[in-house]
Amino acid sequence: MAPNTADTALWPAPHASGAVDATVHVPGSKSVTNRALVLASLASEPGWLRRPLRSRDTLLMAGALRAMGIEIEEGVGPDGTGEAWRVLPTGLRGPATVDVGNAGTVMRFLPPVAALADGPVRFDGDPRSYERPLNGVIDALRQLGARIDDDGRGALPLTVHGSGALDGGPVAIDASSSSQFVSALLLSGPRFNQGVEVRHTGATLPSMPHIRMTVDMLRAVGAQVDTPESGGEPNVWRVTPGALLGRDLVIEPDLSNAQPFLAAALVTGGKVVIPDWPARTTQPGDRLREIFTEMGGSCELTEFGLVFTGSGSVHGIDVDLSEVGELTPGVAAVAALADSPSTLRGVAHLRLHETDRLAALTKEINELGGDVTETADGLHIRPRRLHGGIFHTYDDHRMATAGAIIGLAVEGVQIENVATTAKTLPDFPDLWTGMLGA
Ligand SMILES: O=C(O)C1=C[C@@H](OP(=O)(O)O)[C@@H](O)[C@H](O)C1
Ligand SMILES: C=C(OP(=O)(O)O)C(=O)O
Repeated sequence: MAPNTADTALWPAPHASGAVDATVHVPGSKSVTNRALVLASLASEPGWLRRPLRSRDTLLMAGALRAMGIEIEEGVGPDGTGEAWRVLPTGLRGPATVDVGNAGTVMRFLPPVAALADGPVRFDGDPRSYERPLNGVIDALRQLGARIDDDGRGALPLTVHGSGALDGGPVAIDASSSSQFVSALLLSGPRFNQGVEVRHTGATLPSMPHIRMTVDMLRAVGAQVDTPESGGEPNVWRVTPGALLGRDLVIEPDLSNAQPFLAAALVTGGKVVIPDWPARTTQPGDRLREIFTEMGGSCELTEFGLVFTGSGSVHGIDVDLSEVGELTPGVAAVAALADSPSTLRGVAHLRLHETDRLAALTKEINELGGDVTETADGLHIRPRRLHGGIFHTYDDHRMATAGAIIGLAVEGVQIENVATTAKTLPDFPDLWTGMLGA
């Protein structure tokens, strides 16, 4: 299946003529929207998602759930204001066909849901989806009693032969290549006959905030979850079987997608306000407050949202990004413009994201005159005077936004296929030019 965004069109990244000063309304979180869609589909009563993200990844998730028989109505919210989706859970059906695109959340979260359907569910996606690890989910579902046909590589394409129910119970997996393996099994766990006990056996586990997000959202719909943090064994999560409630959930803005706008304030010495920044959240993007402060900015959470101000100086950073890997491309872009070197660590698993992000960032920044080297688990970035040129994006939304950050400070940067930002932020070019024109 071809990616829907593979084009080579070039977008001249706007150069900032001065300090930005703007308020940017960032659309809803991909990770929260896709978890909310799955949980609402597994519930025993209808639910609402208010201010959901409408992007390629979330529309693929909604389309997949619809293919399995769930009704998702798009319209206004229960109080008549704002956009909302109403989810009407029904019996999960097969046969069905699911296009995962290149959405990690769709390819990992839905095979366990498909095991509960009453017929075969075929999963396929973009060429890159065939290369992204899925073995943790496939092996675990087999251990839990599911029948799956695949080509033996532990990846897409595959068919889950749903039989209407799954035994569930204890399972051991190595989730060092993606936290989404753990989240996937926990999300459907309440609907397995014996619930699920997931034991992670690998040496490392990335993206812990995303696992906490899964646990928090499960608890919010009435699931009982025991975690290492709630006094359980290290690396073991337990979900008790039980019915899930339909909720009326307001989706938070996507804080990882706030990154390029905060970066704009940092690299231009300007100010950007992000309304509705949550005071408490499991989103990894909340770590930007700390990371970009260390890199030279300052921020304050006010009644208007997060107010982030650049100082005019950008500093290098030595940081372990293992918990917040999806922030790496944006941090690397800022680091390439800093006044001192940076070391980004703990992100070896990014080689298996939308593209090999460590190789892509190294190549593209170096082709603009930079000095980046790959390490075993990250990047060394020594800032150099950069020049214009084409910034290739490899169908990776975060490569496109990273290139746009560099383009603010470097004249003549052209972003290949900026439309790839539609994976999680379809309005990016307009939001970006709006921010600069404000
Ligand atoms: O569960 C989620 O919503 C996500 C988990 C992380 O995946 P990995 O653990 O595979 O890095 C993150 O990078 C991805 O953008 C979203
Ligand atoms: C890694 C990412 O996405 P996915 O959900 O496809 O894993 C990302 O958005 O940075």
